[in-house]
Amino acid sequence: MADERLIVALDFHRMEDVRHLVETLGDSVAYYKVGMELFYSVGGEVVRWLREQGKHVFLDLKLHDIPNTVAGGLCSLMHLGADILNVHASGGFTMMQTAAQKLHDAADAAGIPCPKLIAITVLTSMGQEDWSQLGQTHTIPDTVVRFAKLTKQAGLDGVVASPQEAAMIRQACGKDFLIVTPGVRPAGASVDDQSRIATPAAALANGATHLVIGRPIRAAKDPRGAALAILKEMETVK
Ligand SMILES: O=c1ccn([C@@H]2O[C@H](COP(=O)(O)O)[C@@H](O)[C@H]2O)c(=O)[nH]1
Repeated sequence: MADERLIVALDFHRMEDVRHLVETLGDSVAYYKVGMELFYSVGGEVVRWLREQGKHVFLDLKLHDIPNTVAGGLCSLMHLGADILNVHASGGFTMMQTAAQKLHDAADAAGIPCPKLIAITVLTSMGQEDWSQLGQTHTIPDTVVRFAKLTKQAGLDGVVASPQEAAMIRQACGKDFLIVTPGVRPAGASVDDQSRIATPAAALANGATHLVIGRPIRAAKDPRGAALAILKEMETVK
């Protein structure tokens, strides 16, 4: 059975590219991430198609607006059947709490399972220079942990964070909290626009529950071979 801790990012804008990669990866990958590029291009069709293929879906649309608008947006997305939805923690405690409550109420009323709701802490592309330019006075790791605790208090299921912060989050938020980490790069792979990265094994050893990996698989000459090598490295950390 495929290791459901690996989530492959489908950052395409055409369904035919999605179909090709999912068929190429076959049974080796069970979980996919649909982000803005794909969703804005093809809409909810891709989530339904992935579910029909028996795949899990993290719908990564990073909602960030006033509480009522985010809650309404999530309740609309809920009907697509994704396993995980997300918001930005920087939208604040009230936004997150309202979103979580309304999503649960809507799922109960519709009689469908409630998707997990997680929050972006600080984007993994954010480095110290960008961070300082925003006028931030606390460090990135301190802010990530603060946002993670707030996310938990607001009733959400977990966070998106860098694998470098996973150990601190795990310590602060306990064992049942989802820690989904993009910014994962096998040793020697191109860093691209990511800043706070770690290898697959290090991310899991730090306490990540799921690794989001896009370009190291998608842009590889042999995507299936790249995925299998990552999965082999992941097997070393259970
Ligand atoms: O903080 C974040 C939040 C989301 N992402 C998304 O993850 C993937 C990473 O793709 P790579 O090609 O492996 O860099 C991408 O879809 C981002 O939108 C993130 O990187 N960081």
